[in-house]
Amino acid sequence: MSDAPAQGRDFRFPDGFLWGAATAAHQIEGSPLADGAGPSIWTRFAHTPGMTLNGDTGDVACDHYRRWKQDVALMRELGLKAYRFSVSWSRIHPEGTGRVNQAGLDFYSRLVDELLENGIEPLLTLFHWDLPAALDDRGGWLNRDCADWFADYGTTLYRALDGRVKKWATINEPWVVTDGGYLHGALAPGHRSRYEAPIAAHNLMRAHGAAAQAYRAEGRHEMGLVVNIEPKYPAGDSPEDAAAVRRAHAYMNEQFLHPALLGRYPDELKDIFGDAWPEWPAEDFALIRQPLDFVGINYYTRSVTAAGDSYPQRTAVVRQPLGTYTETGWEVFPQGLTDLLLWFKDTYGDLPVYITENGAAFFDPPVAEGGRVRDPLRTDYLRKHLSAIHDAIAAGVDVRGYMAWSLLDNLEWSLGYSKRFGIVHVNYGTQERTPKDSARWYSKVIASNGRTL
Ligand SMILES: OC[C@@H]1[C@@H](O)[C@H](O)[C@@H](O)c2[nH]c(CCc3ccccc3)c[n+]21
Repeated sequence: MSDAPAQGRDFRFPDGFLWGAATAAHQIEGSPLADGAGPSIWTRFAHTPGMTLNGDTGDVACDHYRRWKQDVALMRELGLKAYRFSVSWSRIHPEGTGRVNQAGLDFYSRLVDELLENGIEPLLTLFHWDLPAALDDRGGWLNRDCADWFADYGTTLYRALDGRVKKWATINEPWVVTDGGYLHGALAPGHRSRYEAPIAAHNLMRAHGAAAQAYRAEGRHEMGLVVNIEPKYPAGDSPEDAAAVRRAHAYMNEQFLHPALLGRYPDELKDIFGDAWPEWPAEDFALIRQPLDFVGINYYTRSVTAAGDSYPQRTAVVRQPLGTYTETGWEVFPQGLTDLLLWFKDTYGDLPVYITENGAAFFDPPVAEGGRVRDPLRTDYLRKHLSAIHDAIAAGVDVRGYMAWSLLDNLEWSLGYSKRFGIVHVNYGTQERTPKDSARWYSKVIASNGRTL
């Protein structure tokens, strides 16, 4: 059990385990239109009144676009072995396709070189939600041409960076993009359509396949997909709760991994979407199901699930009276990560896994005299989830690395700057970075390859 006391247990992780931290372009870079970059849907969305908390935008964020060198120095100081980041598509192709903006390419090329010079391995995500606005104007993920747009964008980056970047991922969390951006509208591009969501989801996976296929023509290293998945546990022992768990599990956990790894959708989706579920062209599944070198799993919480009125999966998440919850309302449940990793191995086989995101937003105290930020809840959260991963590895799951979310406090999408996930505190007024106690603790864990957990 991952909550068990650590006394006497050897928490050593496998040799070469990749210890790092993660960010995403729109959440940390700022300067969204600098040096020839085009706007993304998030620049457009955040500047639309009412779309984000307090009207917060990514215009400045953590100013990483200008402070990237000091941030790499900070990663080095913390002893990170790897850094997961995303590229802003519209810095590379301001119109989404065609013309390449060399200044945008140069920014990421310099970042990658700086990482390598500091002994930090880059893990590059092609798409972390910030679609070029020019492509959204042409239908975005609803336009089947998106597969070609995305493959062309990937090819631009493969040719420029492959070899220096050896671990690539196509898409971060297609589930959030479609459920948030096309169904419920809380995220860019803010659509609310039960008919658009499955189309966007399917096209995202076609684009994933096209970009992965293009990588095999250009690249010589590793390509993966990053998904957010969470275990669904029945609230009670009724048949209705069991059916609700099956729907919730299919809708979040299988909707994208099944087509990517098995070449088919889970049967429940037709029931879940009803008349909004199209008949898909059979040839699409050959495109979607491309050989992958790893899957990135973003884990935060579990859902105790009952039948309910959520759309489209008709479930409800049942709050646990004795549970511990983060500032984003997510239950802290490390055992769920062990259970999830065992399910992944059992369902999809021995494909290598990276935990590409895991972390929590807690209400952190201000920076104290002497530059300390006491965040014991975050350290406890990270420790217990690393222990849960260690349990899964001991049970035979091939987990290759862990990227804490996030390196820096940053822009939490529609929630603006109200939630702090960083192991490093950011003063948004001064842009001063202050490693929190959790970062100091994590440095020791990395240096001991987990032994000091
Ligand atoms: O919410 C914390 C992080 C985001 O800052 C990352 O950009 C994103 O990759 C990410 N995914 C998840 C889990 C899925 C989720 C995202 C947003 C809202 C609800 C669930 C949590 N997070």
